[in-house]
Amino acid sequence: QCSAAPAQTYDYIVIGSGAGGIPIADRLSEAGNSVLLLEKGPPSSGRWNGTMKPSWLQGTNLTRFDVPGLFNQIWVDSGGVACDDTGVMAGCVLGGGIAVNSALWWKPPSRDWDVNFPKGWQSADMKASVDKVFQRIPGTTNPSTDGKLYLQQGFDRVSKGLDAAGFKQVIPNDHNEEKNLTYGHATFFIEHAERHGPLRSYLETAMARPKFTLWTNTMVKRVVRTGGHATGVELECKNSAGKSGTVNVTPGTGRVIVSAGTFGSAKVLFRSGIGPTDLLNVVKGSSDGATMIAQDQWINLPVGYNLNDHVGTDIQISHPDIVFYDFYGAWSNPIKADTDAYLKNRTGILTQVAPNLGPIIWTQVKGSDGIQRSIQWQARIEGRNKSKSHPPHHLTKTPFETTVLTYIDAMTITQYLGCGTTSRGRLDITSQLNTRVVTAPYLRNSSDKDAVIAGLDYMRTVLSGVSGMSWITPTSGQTTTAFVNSIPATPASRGSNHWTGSATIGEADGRTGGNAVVDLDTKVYGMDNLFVVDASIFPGITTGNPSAAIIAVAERAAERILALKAPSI
Ligand SMILES: Cc1cc2nc3c(=O)[nH]c(=O)nc-3n(C[C@H](O)[C@H](O)[C@H](O)COP(=O)(O)OP(=O)(O)OC[C@H]3O[C@@H](n4cnc5c(N)ncnc54)[C@H](O)[C@@H]3O)c2cc1C
Repeated sequence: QCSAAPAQTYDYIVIGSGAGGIPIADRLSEAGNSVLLLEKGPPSSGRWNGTMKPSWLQGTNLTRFDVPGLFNQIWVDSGGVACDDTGVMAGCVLGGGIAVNSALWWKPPSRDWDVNFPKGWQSADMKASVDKVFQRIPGTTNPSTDGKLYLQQGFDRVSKGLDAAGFKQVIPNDHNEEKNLTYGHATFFIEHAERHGPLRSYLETAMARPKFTLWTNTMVKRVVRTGGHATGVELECKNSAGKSGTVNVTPGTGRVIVSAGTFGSAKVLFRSGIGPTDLLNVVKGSSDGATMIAQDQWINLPVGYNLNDHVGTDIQISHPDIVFYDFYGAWSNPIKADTDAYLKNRTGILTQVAPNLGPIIWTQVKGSDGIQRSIQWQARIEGRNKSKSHPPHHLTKTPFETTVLTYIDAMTITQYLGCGTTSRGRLDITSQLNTRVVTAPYLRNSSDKDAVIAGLDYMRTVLSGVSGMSWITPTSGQTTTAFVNSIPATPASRGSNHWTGSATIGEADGRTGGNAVVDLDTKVYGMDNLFVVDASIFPGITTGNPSAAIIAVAERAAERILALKAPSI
């Protein structure tokens, strides 16, 4: 049932419960503040009263979000889970992306900070924050409680080729600086064979404190502000639950933290009259117009610019030894021995993240502009047997699936071009108040494109050394350049779901021509108590999947925000 927000005020209101939101809410609460965490989506993990599950999980406290072998379900049935207002895949449930993602978990190498971030956020500044994250969420390469890894034939065959080419196998998070010519097992934030991460660490400590409050199914429409001072947020209840009305921060000293994700935070800012004038005019012309903050109060900042994502390029190989496991079938028609092993002992293939990720490989390529670029290669076994009853239309949301359907012995390896890229895009907002990619950030200059091609050329040589393998794509007669050119530079074809950058952190105040939306304390320029803490503040992309880095940023931001004096009133 939807209900009106009570009149109580909070020292901090945090908007969004994703990788950024949960950790910062916990740290602010740990410091003794009253904290309200607002999430527009429903509960996800069974731990927090989530209910979405296949029949074989009925009667347990587990949901689809908890069991690693079901993580693929996001690509089959994303209704009520994926955001419906972003135009790209993102999780809109309790936990955001860290409830729906593949739980890949990487300690960032120093260059992720040093190449991308401003002063105060370099690797030396971030070390303590990264350490805190990995103390609370160590991650594992062996999710099954019996310590075994299942169906590793793909990993084994490919790693032989890598060894022959001189690559070194490492335990990735013990050797996080070694990101060139290395490989290892996929590392996940899984514990006791269940999704762990912020939902099982930061959120648990926060929820145990009396002054911490969580409202799910509660969306923030806008930040209510008087000039540069936020007084509260306006709410809309969702899914016939949650709260509506306005909730205020503690008068004078209270603060609002926007952690709604790269698309969600931009939207909250636009609707609060913060952003480029062209987009604020779109909001003004929308259903928001009549109640939007007056134009003379608008703050002109480059929200939505500097959009980034890993550039994804898929290659596919096949090998007679590779074993495909039907993780999609695990939802509706599971193998009883596998569900039994999972439910009784937390062992077996369903403890592994679908569709059996690994090896993960790292290389580096210097672009023609002299900038070193990091590449992460992510292998998965998602070949489909056409004789099984899972029609391809189930997969329409997956960008890379279509060509692999007939191969059950296929391994798809995605090349992620990351840290060091210089192409950037832009997101905007429509008159229906949906955010969307208006300029895709992929391969917008020759240095990024050349790096993708050079990286692929090299990997083609390396993998051709794997005995018994055959190429599916690129075909052996195709040049790498022709192959790369054949894949559109669009989110549908290149997207990696690792969006960053719409509210960039930096010293160059965006109100006066700079590129930054928030200052070095993550405070929005022109505001005295409004902050952004999530993937949107990243100036550039990480080497690997970004969630650990986002949580480290939340740790650092908490430290800086707590050290700031309240504005004088
Ligand atoms: C399918 C998929 C797979 C991925 N795989 C991996 C992986 O394996 N490893 C990895 O490290 N990263 C992965 N990622 C990326 C990672 O999950 C994201 O980068 C990360 O979650 C982003 O964190 P965030 O805090 O910026 O935003 P999010 O985690 O997206 O959180 C934002 C939250 O804010 C809520 N929200 C939005 N607007 C409002 C509003 N107005 N009011 C209230 N609440 C609001 C949303 O519902 C959401 O819960 C994946 C992402 C996806 C989508």
